[in-house]
Amino acid sequence: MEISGEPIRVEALAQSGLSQVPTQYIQPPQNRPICKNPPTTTTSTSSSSDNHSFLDTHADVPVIDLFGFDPNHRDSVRETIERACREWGAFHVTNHGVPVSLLDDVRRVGVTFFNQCPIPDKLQYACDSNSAASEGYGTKMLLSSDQKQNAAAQVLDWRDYFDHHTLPLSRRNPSRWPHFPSDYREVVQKYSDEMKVLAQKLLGLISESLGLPSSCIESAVGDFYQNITISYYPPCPQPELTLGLQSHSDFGAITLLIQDDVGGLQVLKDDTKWVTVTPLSDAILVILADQTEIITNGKYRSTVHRAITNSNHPRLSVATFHDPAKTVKISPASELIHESSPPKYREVVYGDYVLSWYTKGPGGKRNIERLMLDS
Ligand SMILES: O=C(O)CCC(=O)C(=O)O
Ligand SMILES: [Fe+2]
Repeated sequence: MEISGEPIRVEALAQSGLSQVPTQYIQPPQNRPICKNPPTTTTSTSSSSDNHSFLDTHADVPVIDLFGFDPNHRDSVRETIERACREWGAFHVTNHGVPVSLLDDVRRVGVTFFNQCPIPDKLQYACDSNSAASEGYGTKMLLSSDQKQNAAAQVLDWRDYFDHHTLPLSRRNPSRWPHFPSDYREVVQKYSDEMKVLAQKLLGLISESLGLPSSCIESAVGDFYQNITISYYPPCPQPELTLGLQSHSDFGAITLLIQDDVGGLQVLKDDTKWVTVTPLSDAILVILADQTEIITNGKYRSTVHRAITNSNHPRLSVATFHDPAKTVKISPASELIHESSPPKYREVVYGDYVLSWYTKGPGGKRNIERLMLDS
């Protein structure tokens, strides 16, 4: 759906007052948000597709108090992290050392830009819709011919976003980011720096929780390539048919996410249950991504997640992705490989992994599944 080469932003559709979403936004039945409780006889499936999954309204991701990384609490925090990584691959952290006022500032500048800047003004920052992960204001990227063969990938997300290239500093050019509100660029830069430090500390704890040296995962990833994506989900007239963001795992190493109080993020637990993440304004959600799964040789798995929509309130989230450079080769950490624990994943050049993700489309975890040696 395009006007003169520029894809229509979801916000423009929402503002047009339509009562039914255009067909391109309608998910196939098996991918639609689930409003039902568990079936009485649950047949567990090892498949990560959305089939056979149900909504678990009682569960929620763990909340872990980091005690400001106080060394006196390190042993117990490490144990809690180990369990959260093993059982969930996603967890909230509090007392993380990032000022809560900065989390509020990022939400404020994001919501101000999306709510108060007219679409034509936003379009001055339009990303290149022909190139994957280009910086700027966008909506779902154009599909490659390969992706078009994948039915789920043909469906558009009910989402607009602004993607910022923030690290390494050579990629950071705040003049390409919104000039409104006036402190937008300053806030996003500060936030980027704080997220980098937090990601490093968390990868240290996660490495230790597997008995690895603190630096293990971070050195395998190398200098972070960090992107910050502010996602904006306008109210949707038919939330039962659509997804704000389709089911996927993030392809980098670790994602740090904050959201507003509307809610809509769901994580897939044990390949079968969708669990809605309760928004916590002072917490940061940690999401393990695919490269961490490879480096830990599958001891910790990346988490499949998605965003649902609602008909009343626009929703905002801010995801900060920490990825390897495209040239970095990722493979299971040698410390975790023994005769009784052979490598479960093929080595991959990170750039090739990303290319395949963008070519084939997300689709749950099918990208990482292609690297598994026993699949
Ligand atoms: O909006 C959300 O809560 C999820 C965003 C997300 O998963 C992503 O940008 O990769
Ligand atoms: Fe994600």
